[in-house]
Amino acid sequence: MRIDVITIFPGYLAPLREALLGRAIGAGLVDLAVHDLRSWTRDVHQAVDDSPYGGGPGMVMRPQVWGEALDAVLALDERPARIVVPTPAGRPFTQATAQAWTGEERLVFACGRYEGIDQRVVDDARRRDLPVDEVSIGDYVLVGGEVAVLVMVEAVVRLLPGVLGNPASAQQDSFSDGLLEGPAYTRPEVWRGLAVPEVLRSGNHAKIARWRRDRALERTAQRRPDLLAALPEDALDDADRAF
Ligand SMILES: Nc1cc(-c2cccs2)n[nH]1
Repeated sequence: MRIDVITIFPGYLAPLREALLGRAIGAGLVDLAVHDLRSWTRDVHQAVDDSPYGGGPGMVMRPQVWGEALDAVLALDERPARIVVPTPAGRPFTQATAQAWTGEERLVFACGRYEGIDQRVVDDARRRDLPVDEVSIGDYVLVGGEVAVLVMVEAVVRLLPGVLGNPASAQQDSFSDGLLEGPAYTRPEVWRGLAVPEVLRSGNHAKIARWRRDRALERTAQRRPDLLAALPEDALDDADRAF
């Protein structure tokens, strides 16, 4: 997978070259290219935004600069790309989104200000039949899209084959079965007087699986009843319902 990020703060994306993601890049599982939006400005001030039509606070990012930047970056590689624009006004980015994007050959992230990029940039891309997703990583407002890109790239790349040491852990993620993950424990057996739940040391794998499923159901019911309500009909078996 090739990932391109267009931003006025290239340094913000440096963490993508650390740790797990850095190793994925090193292993050739991911190609990452970060581009400075100002490279496509033509004025001495390298202006990337301007006042909003209709008035109001803040600045909006200029269509000319973004249009030239996206065209140039898309032209760098012939692989078909999905353009992703982080925005608080976007569709929710979820584990399902991350899973779906693992099938993309290329993702091009456009990092804007929270007042937004001139809407005609997205409209122009869509009318050229380029896939464009405007996505939100949560119901809170950031200053720019860079942090959202760090979140989304990590969520997607960790799912790519060969990135995680143990592929099973991606399968057992929270959300992968629609439930939150339950509590986890490791040594020592007792820590500050708190013992690891007995069942986890029983070696009885059926009982352990049941206990873990019950803890996941319990936590999901307590913290995210919306997820429980959204489960498909056949997701819960009789033992689950008994819980
Ligand atoms: N979910 C979300 C996205 C954002 C921003 C994207 C671009 C600028 S601010 N805030 N919150």
